[in-house]
Amino acid sequence: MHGSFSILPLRADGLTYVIRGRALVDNVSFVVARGTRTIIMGPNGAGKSLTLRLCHGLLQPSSGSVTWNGAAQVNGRKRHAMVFQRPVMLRRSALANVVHALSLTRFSSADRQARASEALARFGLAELARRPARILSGGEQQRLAMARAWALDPEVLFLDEPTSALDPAATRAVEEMIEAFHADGMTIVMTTHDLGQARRLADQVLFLHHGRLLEQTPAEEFFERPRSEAARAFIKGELLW
Ligand SMILES: Nc1ncnc2c1ncn2[C@@H]1O[C@H](COP(=O)(O)OP(=O)(O)OP(=O)(O)O)[C@@H](O)[C@H]1O
Repeated sequence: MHGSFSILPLRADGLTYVIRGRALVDNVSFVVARGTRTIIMGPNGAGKSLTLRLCHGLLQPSSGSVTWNGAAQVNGRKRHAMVFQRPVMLRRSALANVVHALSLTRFSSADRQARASEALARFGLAELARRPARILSGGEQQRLAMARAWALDPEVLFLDEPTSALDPAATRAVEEMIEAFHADGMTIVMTTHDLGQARRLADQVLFLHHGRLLEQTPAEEFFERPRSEAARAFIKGELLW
């Protein structure tokens, strides 16, 4: 995919995000290694989404840093992409939405159409190509958003609650796409509320509570022997906030 040059590891060092005197993300440090799947978990309002946005560069930290293989910024085109809970689609066809996303990438204008078609075909969406993206079902739109992200050929994909608005069938389809991305060598960093999904997908878990990182733990160990009392309660479904 990207040859030997990598933007990984991703390293968050003392990452802090303060609004009106409140540290919503509080001195969070972790490492994401190449080719891994990291699931960020924690109760509502823990700071999961903010942490993803800080890593993706949508927000600037109040203090601390995000570095990519030792550098503050990724040079050249962005090598990380993000998929949100509710995808934003332009008022044009499914295919044109993917082509448009490719307009700021290394793909030449001649290649964009082919790359977009390849992305739809790869994930079983070819028959939706000509349909207006905004009239697709929620599940179809999210799969399209995932295919659009894949088309960008990112090394790292951030996913913010990508299945929380979906039914079980669409959730399964999105999980299969995540597995395919991972098999392609993509590094995944994702938030979810779904413990079953985290068990199915995670290599490591980052557990946040009140903006603080309480655990960075291999997934199996997190579910079998959580270190913190808060994580134990969370796994039992007893910690919602
Ligand atoms: N722009 C903002 N201004 C003020 N508070 C904010 C802002 N953005 C987020 N917050 C607050 O920061 C906290 C963490 O938000 P975040 O969206 O990261 O939580 P989360 O862990 O993703 O929660 P959930 O699981 O409910 O989506 C929440 O209490 C939220 O209300």
